[in-house]
Amino acid sequence: MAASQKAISKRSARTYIEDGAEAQTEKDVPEHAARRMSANESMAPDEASGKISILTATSQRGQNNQMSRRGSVEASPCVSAINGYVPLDTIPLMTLEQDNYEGVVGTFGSIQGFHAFRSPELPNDLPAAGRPINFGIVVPGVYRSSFPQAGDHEFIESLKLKTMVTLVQKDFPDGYQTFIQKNGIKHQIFNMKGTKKEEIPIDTMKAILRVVLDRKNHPLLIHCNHGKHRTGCVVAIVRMVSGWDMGNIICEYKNYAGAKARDCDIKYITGFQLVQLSNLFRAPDWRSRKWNFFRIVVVMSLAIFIWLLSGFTTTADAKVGRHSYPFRAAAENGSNPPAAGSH
Ligand SMILES: O=P(O)(O)O[C@H]1[C@@H](OP(=O)(O)O)[C@H](OP(=O)(O)O)[C@@H](OP(=O)(O)OP(=O)(O)O)[C@H](OP(=O)(O)O)[C@H]1OP(=O)(O)O
Repeated sequence: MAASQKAISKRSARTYIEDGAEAQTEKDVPEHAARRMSANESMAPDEASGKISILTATSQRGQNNQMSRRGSVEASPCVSAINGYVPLDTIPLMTLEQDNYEGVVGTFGSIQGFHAFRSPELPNDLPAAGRPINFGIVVPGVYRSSFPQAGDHEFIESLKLKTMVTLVQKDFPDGYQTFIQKNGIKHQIFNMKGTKKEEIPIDTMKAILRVVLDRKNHPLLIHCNHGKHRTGCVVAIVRMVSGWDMGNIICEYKNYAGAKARDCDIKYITGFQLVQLSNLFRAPDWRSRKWNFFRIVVVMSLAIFIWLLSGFTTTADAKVGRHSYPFRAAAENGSNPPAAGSH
């Protein structure tokens, strides 16, 4: 890779190119895929021909109905991100409404976060320079990047963030927290290990999604150290929630992770079951919880009472059996009771 190209990759996510990913340059994008698409269209790989075709909302929904996990991840052409940047007009919008989603994954109907991605405003006026390394747009209002550095602050200010989602607990770079406070940004830190050490625990993933999918928190930036693994896995699950095809999800992950793509992350993403997220947004029903608690207390008290009673009766019977029976039997038979101490 030429030195100048590397320098570009450091500062601009739009032209981000990792070693080993040089093939994904603009010229490799088929002409018909490069045209602007309407809101209900998206790009999808044709597995047979390897070409990219444009799907309408309906046709891709049909594809997702099959929860397509087929197709070699390796063989899928990368269509969801070009040079590490996700073009706004290629974001599949077909699953933005919950109604559309039901039936795709029936058990997932209780999640109410899909409207979160219906932000109509497109940030066309984002400055091209000064972006954090590995910066990208997940959807309008949701961004991803590596750990923002001091030189990135001006650009990040232009995003007018409400929320910063930090997927790593570490000493923050100089000025980071001051920057966050100065801009009135809500800072959500999720302390998690690197994904090669431990996959993201489901409770952590759910807590992250509650923040990321909630439109009230947008605009929002998700970042970790390098914007590859932790961020890549989180964005992948967001894509899964949105109904993206698995091939595209993995392509996007790889586009950002580049040569550092991890098998464990791909295994995590491909093995992730959406059913694990059911009830993600369901508020706790305290009335039914109280009632359940009351029922448990009553049943347990009853059980303890019966247990105590049976223990008491057994003990009492034993006592009566040992000490009274011979006397009672003697009385019944008309014989002399046994002498004291004969038992
Ligand atoms: O080379 P390796 O496989 O040993 O990985 C190194 C480091 O590679 P490098 O030294 O070549 O830069 C990784 O950076 P990249 O692969 O993203 O470039 C880094 O990933 P990271 O920053 O967390 O990734 P994000 O989640 O922020 O995207 C990883 O941290 P852990 O994930 O916490 O294990 C480090 O492991 P270790 O030293 O054991 O802590």
